[in-house]
Amino acid sequence: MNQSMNIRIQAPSPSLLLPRAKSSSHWMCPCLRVQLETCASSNISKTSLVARGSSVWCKIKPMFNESLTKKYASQIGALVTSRALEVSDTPVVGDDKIGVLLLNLGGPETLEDVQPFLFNLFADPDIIRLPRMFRFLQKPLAKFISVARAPKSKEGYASIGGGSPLRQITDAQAEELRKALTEKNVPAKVYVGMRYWHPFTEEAIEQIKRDRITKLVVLPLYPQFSISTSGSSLRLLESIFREDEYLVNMQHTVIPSWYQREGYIKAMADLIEKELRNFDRPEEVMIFFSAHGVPLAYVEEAGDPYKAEMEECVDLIMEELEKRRLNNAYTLAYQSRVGPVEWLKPYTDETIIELGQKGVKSLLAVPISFVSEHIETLEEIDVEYKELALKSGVEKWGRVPALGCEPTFISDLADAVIESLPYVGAMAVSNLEARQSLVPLGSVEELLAAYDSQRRELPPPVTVWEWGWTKSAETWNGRAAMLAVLVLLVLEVTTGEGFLHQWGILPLFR
Ligand SMILES: C=CC1=C(C)c2cc3[nH]c(cc4nc(cc5[nH]c(cc1n2)c(C)c5CCC(=O)O)C(CCC(=O)O)=C4C)c(C)c3C=C
Ligand SMILES: [Fe+2]
Repeated sequence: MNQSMNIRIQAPSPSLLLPRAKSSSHWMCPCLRVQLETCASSNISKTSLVARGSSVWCKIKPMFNESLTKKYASQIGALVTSRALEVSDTPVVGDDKIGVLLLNLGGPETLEDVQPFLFNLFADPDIIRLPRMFRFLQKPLAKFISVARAPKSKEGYASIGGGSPLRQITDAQAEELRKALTEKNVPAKVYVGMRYWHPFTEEAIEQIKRDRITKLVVLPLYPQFSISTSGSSLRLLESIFREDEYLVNMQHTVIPSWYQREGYIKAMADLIEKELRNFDRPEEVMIFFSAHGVPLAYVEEAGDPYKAEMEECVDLIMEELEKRRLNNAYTLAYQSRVGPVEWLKPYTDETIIELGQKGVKSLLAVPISFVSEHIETLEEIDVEYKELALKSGVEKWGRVPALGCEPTFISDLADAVIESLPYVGAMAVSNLEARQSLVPLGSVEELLAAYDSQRRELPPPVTVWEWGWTKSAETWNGRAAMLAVLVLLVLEVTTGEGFLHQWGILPLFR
């Protein structure tokens, strides 16, 4: 055991906290950055800086002088509170039963699964947030949208073999991660918990309880954090934890995102480097990072760090490629928007057209927000965007495969888990205590408090009708009318009869 010390530095203002700094693995306060980086050269581990609300936590090596930190902090008007903490250098195994819970989206395995899968997705308030007074309509609305969207989605899934490959790939990643952990002398059970399809998070949690796991590392399989993905899964987990005595007392930690990890960046750079070699003139290829989009309001109104993390991730990959003397031009765009609200820009389709018009002849698409092949790589990128690029004047098109079970990547995930283990032991034993305790990586609850704590109402990414859900429609009359239309629509969808069916207007979406 090593007597390390965690200190908490209170930033002068919460607004001074930015999403992750380039060199650290956690959020940090820009005003502290210079000072902490100075300290980091010898005393503070950069990878153990973490911000909560207006605080920055840092783990300090034993020889570090706490009063010096206080001095640095006072120079910039920050407050330091400190508390000693036992942090083990070696992973906690011993009598403990270690579990790793991989969180992912889930996908329909057959065409029959498509509509109920879409229902689960749209019933999630982190995907569609209705105004408070309409929350009771979440499920009928989800039913309506899922039924309306299902035929188009089914076509997509049919074209990639009749279902999503996500479960198979995630299971394989879990197994490889388990092996990698065993090879690194950390025997652990690895579980898969999907948000919208089997195996559901609830099923994974039941298994975790049956296996009497005592320490759990929660690892969302999304490199970058978004309220709509990792955030949604963590919120579900929080509600499950809160209601269960066993889980409340089980120590856990969360690795909220890991896009900046060296192993992940290197694995991505390896794949890009390899794929570039398939072009006749690799140096002329433009590297086209295509990330799954989110509605702009998530970033601008709810503080989703997704865009900032994505941009930083792309910078890090490009820096790694430059180190390998690959100085290709590159761009980042966002794909897969649903409905007419504004999503993160630039949009992938519009960017492809523009690049074609500008005379770009070779494009290498790099899916960046997800680590498995799925409908949006296999259908949207490989078929739709390729066709669009060729039509727009691009002559050579390539696509980097998703990471899947790449050994460098899996080994890095195993390292991330191992590095987080000492902090699981440092967690408090109940949610109440956890709130006051040191949480170097983050408990589910603390992480949810860091982002989107108010869970503000957001414009739904899908519209039910053209004129609805706008600010101007937020009048009692408008709401009443919208409600009436909605009831009609719900009746129409649930019974399969009504004016929209008679006029052949359904399905409505995309
Ligand atoms: C980082 C990745 C993802 C973000 C962010 C995300 C946000 C988001 N997605 C929708 C709506 C849909 N997503 C669908 C499928 C889907 N989404 C992701 C990833 C992210 N989504 C993946 C990997 C998949 C595919 C799963 C699979 O089956 O292989 C779908 C269903 C497919 C379709 O009908 O097109 C919808 C709908 C919203 C609204 C949203 C943010 C608010
Ligand atoms: Fe999605």
